[in-house]
Amino acid sequence: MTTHLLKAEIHCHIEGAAPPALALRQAEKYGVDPSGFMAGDGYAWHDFAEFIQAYDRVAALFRTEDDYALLTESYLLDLAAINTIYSEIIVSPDHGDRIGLGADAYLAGITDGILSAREKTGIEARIIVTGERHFGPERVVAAAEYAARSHNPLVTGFNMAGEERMGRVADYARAFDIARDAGLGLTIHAGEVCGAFSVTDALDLVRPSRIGHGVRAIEDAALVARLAETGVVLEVCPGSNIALAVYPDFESHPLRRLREAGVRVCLNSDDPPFFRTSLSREYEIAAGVMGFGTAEINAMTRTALECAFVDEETRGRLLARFDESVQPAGEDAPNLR
Ligand SMILES: Nc1ncnc2[nH]cnc12
Ligand SMILES: [Zn+2]
Repeated sequence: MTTHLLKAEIHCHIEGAAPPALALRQAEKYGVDPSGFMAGDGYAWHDFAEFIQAYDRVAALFRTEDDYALLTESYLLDLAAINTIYSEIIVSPDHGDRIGLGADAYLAGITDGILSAREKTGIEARIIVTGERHFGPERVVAAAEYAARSHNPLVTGFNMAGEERMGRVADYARAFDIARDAGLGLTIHAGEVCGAFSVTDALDLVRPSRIGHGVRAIEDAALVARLAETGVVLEVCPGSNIALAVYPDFESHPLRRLREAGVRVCLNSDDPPFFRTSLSREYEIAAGVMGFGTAEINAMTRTALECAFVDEETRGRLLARFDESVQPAGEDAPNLR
């Protein structure tokens, strides 16, 4: 049982966290026919390309600052209810622009949601601005420029998500130069749909401290050794990888092999309702199906806090709270404060 463990997550896309019931209400509110991206009580897609399309269509159901505030607050309240103390939310100003809301109002709504969830529960959260690879290099550069000039103290990182098979990392490297120069933390989706070469490109050209997914690095032993040596963290999302058929089942997922090779890893939910998962399910699967013990799971949570895109004072506070909750090995008393 992992219910009582303190948790942290550094890889979840805000629109990807929209529960289907909320998406249906939004569709009704804006007179949108949901049949193209919903089936029964869930989202409908069959492969990665269709998932990305469904994601963009669900994103287009959130059209006001209040829509985004509600979505963000309710996701964070759910996380806090399962003892999550820290969350990084991946947001795409392009999605705000595409529905005519505008990036500023989009970010303002998400910020409001974070602040009110923090007020109610104490959960700490930060925003990672992302460019969407399938919108093309110019839009990704524009997202980086937007993040770089944002004076929002909650915006602390830059990412690139979307269709990994579009172009090569080199086409997008300038966006990361802009974000790096602005002092933002860097992470990039790589080694999810594409193989180990994509992770190597990301390390060489982006020089990130973290990689989104990165699990297909397992296909290249020298790359695994490089990850272990450099301490680059993989934001692993096992439920997403199984739902998207990157691996056929949890038994063949490389999380354990990566960890045993010394790669720093942590657990994340990515787009939970799209993959019929949740952060609590990811923790439960790590324990029950993948066979990780409590100390190993706590070590992954600690890794998420160690590499979080936060100032050192906040990191110290989060780590102190986390460490206090962890019982010495061998004791099985509840470790909730
Ligand atoms: N798993 C994923 N991979 C790439 N882009 C995404 N955007 C939302 N979820 C994603
Ligand atoms: Zn992702």
